[in-house]
Amino acid sequence: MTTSTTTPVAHTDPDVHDRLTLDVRAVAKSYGRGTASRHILADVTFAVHQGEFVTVVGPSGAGKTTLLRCLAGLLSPDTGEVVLEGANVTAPPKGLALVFQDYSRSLLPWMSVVGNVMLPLRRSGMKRTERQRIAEQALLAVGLAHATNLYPWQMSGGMQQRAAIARAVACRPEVLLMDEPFASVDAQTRADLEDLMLRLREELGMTVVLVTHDIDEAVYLADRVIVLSGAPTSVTEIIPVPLPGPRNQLRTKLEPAFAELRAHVLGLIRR
Ligand SMILES: Nc1ncnc2c1ncn2[C@@H]1O[C@H](COP(=O)(O)OP(=O)(O)OP(=O)(O)O)[C@@H](O)[C@H]1O
Repeated sequence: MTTSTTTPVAHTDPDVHDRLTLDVRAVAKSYGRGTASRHILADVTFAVHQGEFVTVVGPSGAGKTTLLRCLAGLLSPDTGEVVLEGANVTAPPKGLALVFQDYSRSLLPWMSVVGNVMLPLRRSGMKRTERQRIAEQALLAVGLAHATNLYPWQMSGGMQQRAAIARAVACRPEVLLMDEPFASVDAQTRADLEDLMLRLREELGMTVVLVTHDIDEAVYLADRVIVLSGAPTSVTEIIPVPLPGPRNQLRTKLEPAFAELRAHVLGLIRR
C-alpha cells in the first residue's frame, strides 16, 4: 500500500456547520434486568452539525459501542432520544451507514468486492448496471479501482476495510458512523485510512461520527472531540479542534496545539 500524500481539508470554520444533523438528547441505556441490571449510559447529550467530523473517546467499557448502536437505531435508549435530520431514530434510518472494526466479518466472502459494494444498493430499486457504476465509483474513491473483481479473502486487511468504507459511502449517507474502524490494521495503513476519511468527508459532504481508542487519531481527524466519562457515562467535555487544514500526518502532529489537545484529552480520560 502506498503512503498517502493526500492533503485533506478539515473544516475549522464553525460557520460551515450551521445545520443540525444529529441530536443526541439525554440518552440512557442499561443492560440486564433487576439486580443484574448494569447502568452503562447515564446521560449522554451532544449535537453534530452537517458536514462535521466528530470523534468519540472514553475509557474502556464506557459504552462507546453502545452509544453508536443507539445512534444507528440498532438499540433503543431506555430514556432520552436520538434525532436524525429532525426525525426520531427508532430503527436503522435511511441516510445512515455504519463501518465496524471487524472488516473480516462485514464483507461476504463468496462475493467479489464490487458485488459486496453493490449489495446495499439493491434496496434502492436501481438497475444492476447503475448499481455497478455507483459501486465502481465508490471503489475508485477509496483507491480500489484495480481490485473490483477480487474476493475479500484475496485482499489485505487495509484493502478489506477500504472496501467496507466504499460499501458504506456508495449509498451516499448523510451520516457515517464508524466504530473503531482502523483498530485492526497496521500503523501505516491506519494513517492512510484516516486521510482517506478526511478526503471522503470533503468530497461527499458527509457527517462522520467515529469512535476510537486512539487519542492521536481522535484529535487528528476531528472538528470536535467528545470525551465520555466511565460508566455510568455522560459527556465529560466537548473539545473543539482548531487545528488548521489541510491536516497532514507529519505536520499537524508536530504542532504544539496538537500536543496540547492530545494531553488535555488524555488527562480527561485518565481522570
Ligand atoms: N449486549 C450486551 N449485554 C450486556 N452487557 C453488554 C452488552 N453489550 C455491552 N455490554 C457491556 O456494556 C459495557 C459497555 O460496552 P461497550 O462495548 O458499549 O463499551 P465500549 O466503551 O465500546 O468498550 P471498549 O472501549 O472496551 O470497546 C461493557 O461492560 C459491556 O460488557
